[in-house]
Amino acid sequence: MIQITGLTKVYRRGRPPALLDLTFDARPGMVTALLGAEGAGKTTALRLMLELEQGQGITLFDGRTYRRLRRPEREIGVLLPTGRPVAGHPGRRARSHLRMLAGAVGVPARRADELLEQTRLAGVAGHRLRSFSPGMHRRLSLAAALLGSPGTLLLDAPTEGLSPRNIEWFHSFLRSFSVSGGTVLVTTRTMQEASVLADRVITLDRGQLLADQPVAEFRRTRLHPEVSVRGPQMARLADLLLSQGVEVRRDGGAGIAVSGIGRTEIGELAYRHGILLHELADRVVEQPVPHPALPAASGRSGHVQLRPAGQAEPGRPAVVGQSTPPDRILQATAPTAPQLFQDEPAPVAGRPPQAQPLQDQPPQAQRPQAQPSHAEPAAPTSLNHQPVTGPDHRSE
Ligand SMILES: Nc1ncnc2c1ncn2[C@@H]1O[C@H](COP(=O)(O)OP(=O)(O)OP(=O)(O)O)[C@@H](O)[C@H]1O
Repeated sequence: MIQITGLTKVYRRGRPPALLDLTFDARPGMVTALLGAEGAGKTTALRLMLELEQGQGITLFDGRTYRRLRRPEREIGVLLPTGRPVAGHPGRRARSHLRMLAGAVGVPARRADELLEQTRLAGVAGHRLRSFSPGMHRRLSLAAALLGSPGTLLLDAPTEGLSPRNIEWFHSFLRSFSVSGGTVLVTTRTMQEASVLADRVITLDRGQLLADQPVAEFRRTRLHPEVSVRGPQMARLADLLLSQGVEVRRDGGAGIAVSGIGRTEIGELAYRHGILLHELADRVVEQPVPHPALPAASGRSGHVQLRPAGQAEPGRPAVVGQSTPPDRILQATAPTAPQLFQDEPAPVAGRPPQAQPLQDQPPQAQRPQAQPSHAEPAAPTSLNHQPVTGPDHRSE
């Protein structure tokens, strides 16, 4: 059991705290997800728990602070970002890397071999780390965290950037670890991962606890961190994001809402492609519900969610309280970006573009008509708040 009380961290005086009074529990037999957008404070929370960072508040692991644990590596397995994709020295072979760490933890070398089996790395145990894929590195890091047979796992974004196959493997591993009585605390940026992986979801927004919910309740309310982006060239940006497998939905006339990627990455992508941004901001919203009329897709999953008519609130996504299982959310095939987004023409000097009223989504899914290139400044389509998921190009 991990009891987290009042964690607070201010990195720079005069700046808002990275974490403010965070309190929650992570219980044995459960996967607890700490969900938040980029910069929400997830890593800071983990670092404070492990006393790698000075701050306020207290974390107890089965009643003791980290510092008071007799053999922390035997009690808590940790996976924190190292800033490098490689799990160890690139020239070292996986088996000798893990056996060396086994020696440091004080467990026999055969424990390293067992873990290579368990993490499906036995077949590449003699390979050098430089030949490993990101998924293999991540599994090797997990094997290292498990060397001391800890009862608790603290994992920071363990699946980020991995292939669907590796993500699935991690999820099933963590679920069986918790089912056998282990405590798992895992951070994630995506609501989708939180809903399929966790039993309990702690949602953080700009350093503060927004919600602490059992997963069933989380699925009903579906608090969802996303980045709101506005500017005159959102179609181009949406295309770029979709081509990288990022989830994008239209959000008002000149805006898109982006999930599963941080502000910084979006800003850098826009900068690299010369795309002008007027706004780039984190926020947490409740997810619109999928439209019941949408057909199930054949082939790879997309992500289309339509807000029922009449639930619009101009300028922000609909707030819904309807429960929809996450597997339903992933059933429809998404239209492609050019169908959904069209950049505003450049403003004519001395004649600013007219603000257009927002329109509600009609109850039936309708494909938008392609607009001719000579069209007048685009009238808002009926596709406000329509999310799209593009193909997953992330490699293992
Ligand atoms: N060493 C540091 N010095 C100053 N500010 C920091 C430092 N580390 C983090 N921050 C700031 O604290 C806030 C929380 O950062 P943190 O890394 O904990 O967020 P996060 O939720 O883990 O984000 P991500 O999903 O990108 O990893 C951010 O505003 C970040 O810029």
